[in-house]
Amino acid sequence: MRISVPATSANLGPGFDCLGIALNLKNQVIIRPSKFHSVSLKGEGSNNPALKDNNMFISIFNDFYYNLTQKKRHFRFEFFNEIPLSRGLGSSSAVIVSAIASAYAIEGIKVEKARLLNLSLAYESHPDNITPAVMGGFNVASVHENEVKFITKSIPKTLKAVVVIPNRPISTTLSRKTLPYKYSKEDTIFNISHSSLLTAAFMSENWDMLKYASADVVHQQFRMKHMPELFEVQKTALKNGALMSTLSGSGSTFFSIAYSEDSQKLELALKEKFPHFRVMSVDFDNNGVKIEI
Ligand SMILES: Nc1ncnc2c1ncn2[C@@H]1O[C@H](COP(=O)(O)OP(=O)(O)OP(=O)(O)O)[C@@H](O)[C@H]1O
Ligand SMILES: N[C@@H](CCO)C(=O)O
Repeated sequence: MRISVPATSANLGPGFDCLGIALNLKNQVIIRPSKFHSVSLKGEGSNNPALKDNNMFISIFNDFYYNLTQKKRHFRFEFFNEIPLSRGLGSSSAVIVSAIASAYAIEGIKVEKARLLNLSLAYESHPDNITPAVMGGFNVASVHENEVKFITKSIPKTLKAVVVIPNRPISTTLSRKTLPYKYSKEDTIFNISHSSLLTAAFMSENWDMLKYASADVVHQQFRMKHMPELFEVQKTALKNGALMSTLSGSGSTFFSIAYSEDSQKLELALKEKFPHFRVMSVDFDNNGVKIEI
């Protein structure tokens, strides 16, 4: 059985913990029953010993598999990872979603995407990465009475993402601790109105509105001040054709959207100015998690 799951960029500026989008940058895993437990890793994280000895995918998979079957079996796991770890591209959500989906799929049990999403919520309490990881596309997601309520919109081929990935990892848990405990009424209104405008811009494909609607005052400035070069990344992106440019999730990646015909120019400008960072143009993903038996 093979399963693939996309990277995701959460928040999109003002939509803290509720907006997210899927990227065509994927983790894949092939799982086969085997006489012994074994793991092979290629790509991102392959030189990280923790991913061989204490892998979050395997522990979530084993828990779900045991709960479903009451059996303990051995498997061979072959991981091919494209999503960088702890860079704000939803690596943990990708692991959670694909581990749960695999435990069901390997037993031939069908699980609806909405159910998979709600099972994933137990491992990541904010739904802005797990929803696009499951569904693909742009997503607005809220937790209402312990259930994720969401709306998905496909992204057309006329748009591309350009990501700038610094070599410094940022843990989401630690990064959330740097945020203020309380916000003023003005800042709260600013973010609610911008997040609503941004959602409407995606839904109506009013791409020229993204630049204004993607402004945020609740999290980016507090996180970016620990890596001030990111302010320069944002300025350079907006000067070179980005329709919007925001911190991806909790960072450290910076995420921009451009018309496809402008994305190469944007990628080159960012590569030239930030040669020490990884810069890539990536298509959007409109499928979400995919399983092949
Ligand atoms: N391919 C992987 N295999 C196993 N565990 C992984 C993998 N990718 C990420 N993880 C786990 O997820 C942790 C990173 O989660 P974290 O929430 O800090 O970052 P992120 O999900 O990449 O960022 P964000 O939520 O801001 O998009 C890693 O420390 C590791 O424990
Ligand atoms: N909304 C989350 C995304 C990262 O998982 C945050 O900004 O902390």
